[in-house]
Amino acid sequence: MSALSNSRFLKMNGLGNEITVLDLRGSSHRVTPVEARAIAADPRSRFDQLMVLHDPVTPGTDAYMRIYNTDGSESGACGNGTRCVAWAMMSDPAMSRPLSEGLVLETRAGLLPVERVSDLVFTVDMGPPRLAWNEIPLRDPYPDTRSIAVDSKLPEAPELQGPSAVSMGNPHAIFWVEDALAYDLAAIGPVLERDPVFPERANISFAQVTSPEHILLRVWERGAGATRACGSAACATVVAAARKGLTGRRAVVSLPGGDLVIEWRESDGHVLMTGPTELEHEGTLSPALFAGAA
Ligand SMILES: N[C@H](CCC[C@H](N)C(=O)O)C(=O)O
Repeated sequence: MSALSNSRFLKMNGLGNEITVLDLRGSSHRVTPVEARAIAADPRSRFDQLMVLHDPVTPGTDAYMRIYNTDGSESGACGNGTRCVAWAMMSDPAMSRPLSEGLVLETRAGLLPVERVSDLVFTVDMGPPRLAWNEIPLRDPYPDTRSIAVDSKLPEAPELQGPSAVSMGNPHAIFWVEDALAYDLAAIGPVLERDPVFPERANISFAQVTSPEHILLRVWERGAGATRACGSAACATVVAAARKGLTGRRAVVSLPGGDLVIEWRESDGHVLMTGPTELEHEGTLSPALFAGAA
C-alpha cells in the first residue's frame, strides 16, 4: 500500500490554475512521478501542479515544497501554488500554525517569503530572475537572452520567433505577439515546449503588451499544458517586457483566469507577485489510486 493512501489533500486554485496541496511534514515519503500522475488522474484531486509540503530544511523557513506537474515531472517554482500553500498553512484548521502575517517557503530553486494582503490574497517574493543562458538553461551561449532563436519551424505561425528567455526558478520563453488569443496552444505549445534550444523544456508564454502597465498573457505550461494562469510566467513576462522597454517594472498581467500584479522591485531586483487563492474542497487519497503505482 502507498504511504500516500488516505492522506488528506486540499483542492485549491490560484486564478483557475488547478492546485492540489498535500502535507507530508513529519513523513520521509517522497512522491514519485507515478504517484503524482495517479493523483492527477482522479478528478477529485486533479491538478496542474501538486504542491507537497515537507519539513523545513533551511533554518528560519516554515516548510520545504516539492512541485509536480500533471505529467509527474518536478519544477522549481509555481507562483499560484505558493499562494495556495501560504493560505493553507495560515488558515486551514488541520495544517495551520499559530498565526503570523507571513511565512517563508523553500523549493529547490530558493526561498519564497510570502505576505498576506487580505484573507485570500497573498504577495510572494519570487526572488530575482535568472537571465544568464546557462541558468535558464538554454542550449546555446547567448550573451543576451532578451531575444533568442528557436529551432522549431511553425508554418502556421512563422512570426513566432525571437522569444525572450527568463528563469524564475523554472524556465520560461516569452513570445511577443499582436494577438495572444489567436494561437492554438494545444497545437503549438507541445512543439515549442520541447524545442531543442531548451534542454530542460520550457514554459511557453504568448504575451500581448497592451500598454506600458498591462500585458495579456496565455501560457502553455511544461508538463501540464494550457492552464488558466501561471504565476511564474507572469513574473518572467514582466521582467522580459521591462528589459525590452515594452513596459515599466510594474504591470498587471491578465490571464484567462484573472489578473496578477507583478512588480520587479528596483531596490533588490526581486519579483513580487500578488494574487488570490481559492479553496475548492478537501478529500483523502483513495488507496485504489495507487493500486498499480507501487
Ligand atoms: N503554474 C505555475 C508554474 C508551473 C510551472 C511548471 N509547469 C514547470 O514545469 O516549470 C505558476 O503559477 O507559476
